[in-house]
Amino acid sequence: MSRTEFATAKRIVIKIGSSLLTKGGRGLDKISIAAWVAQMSALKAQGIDVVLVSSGSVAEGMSRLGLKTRPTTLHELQAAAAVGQMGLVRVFDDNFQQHGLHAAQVLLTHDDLSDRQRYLNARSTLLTLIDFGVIPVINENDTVATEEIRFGDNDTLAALVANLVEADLLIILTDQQGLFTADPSVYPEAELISAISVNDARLEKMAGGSRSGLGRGGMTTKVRAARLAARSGAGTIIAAGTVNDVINTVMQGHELGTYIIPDIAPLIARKRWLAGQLQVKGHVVIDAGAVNVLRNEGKSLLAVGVKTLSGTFQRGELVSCIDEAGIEIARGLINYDYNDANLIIGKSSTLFESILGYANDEELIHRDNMVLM
Ligand SMILES: Nc1ncnc2c1ncn2[C@@H]1O[C@H](COP(=O)(O)OP(=O)(O)O)[C@@H](O)[C@H]1O
Ligand SMILES: N[C@@H](CCC(=O)OP(=O)(O)O)C(=O)O
Repeated sequence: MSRTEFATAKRIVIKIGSSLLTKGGRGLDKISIAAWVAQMSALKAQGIDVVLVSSGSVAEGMSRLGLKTRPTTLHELQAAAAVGQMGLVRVFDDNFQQHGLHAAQVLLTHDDLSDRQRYLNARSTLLTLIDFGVIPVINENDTVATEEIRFGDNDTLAALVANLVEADLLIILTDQQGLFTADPSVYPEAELISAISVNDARLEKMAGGSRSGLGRGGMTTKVRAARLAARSGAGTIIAAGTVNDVINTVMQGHELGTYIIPDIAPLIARKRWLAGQLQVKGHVVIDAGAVNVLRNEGKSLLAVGVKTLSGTFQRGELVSCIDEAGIEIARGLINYDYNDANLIIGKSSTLFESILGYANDEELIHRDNMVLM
């Protein structure tokens, strides 16, 4: 989709960052929020489905509790998030109601999306809300999310939501004009990138972390989000939420912010779910022959092509397949737990039964459960 085709989008995901929503931590920016909601409501009126991913629960909670710096302990963060989320929900509900629309609060943890059944449930609920004409307002469930089950940042969450609802476009509103050649708050001479391919290797080098003390990932997670979103064909716009009429301006195809072009082949739904898995439980180092058949012949990974293993994984968990230079080739759900896999690597599947006393599957990772990176 080129910028001029954005106007034909059927469904979009909009993500708004903490610093923007809370005037740099000074409390909810009700004037800007009213303006963004008015623009989203106008899109709805044109028949475009809108899903909102809103950050800001911790930042708003800090402001309400009078905390000057972001808490460092998990329980303080969780408590601040619980307080702040009340403010977010209220302001969005009030504003959408003024446009005759209903909003719905959806709080997710990564755990909800890593289990295939719960993923499909979350998807059905979101699609039902959209069918009802409701605007889902999504955030991470910070009050219960611990390190193991969290997305960690809402850019990633927004991209996975874009995958889930098969959005045409992900718009990330932040406190910068877009992606610059380097962090402009450190390098004032950095230049704004207007458009760039999601495949461009310069992306990682240009994107840095967050410095505001309010946001989580900076541009690093926005670039990663663009990669994830591209897997379901969605392009990503990163733009300044402070620009007047920003959402409409983007949707009308004007040159604003950075457009990260999704020029990769989209994955089928199940593989997209796999690609969105964030918690890798182990690594398998594969030999050159295995790299070749995985990459070029569309085959499954056999134990015979594996040199070493690391991690602590159970059968069915996600492992990363890396080559001998450490480059990630694929990810997939492994058919044997760590102890058993360790006994069969380098061996032909005809020997599994005599080594293990049973043989589950011929493949260590079946092609259907694998995604190339
Ligand atoms: N190459 C870059 N271009 C623009 N901003 C960058 C870049 N690298 C790092 N950043 C930082 O990313 C920040 C935006 O990310 P973040 O603070 O996480 O915001 P949000 O709360 O909107 O997610 C900017 O304020 C900036 O300091
Ligand atoms: N779930 C957290 C958001 C964390 C986060 O990613 O923030 P941001 O980088 O501002 O999008 C919150 O609501 O505070």
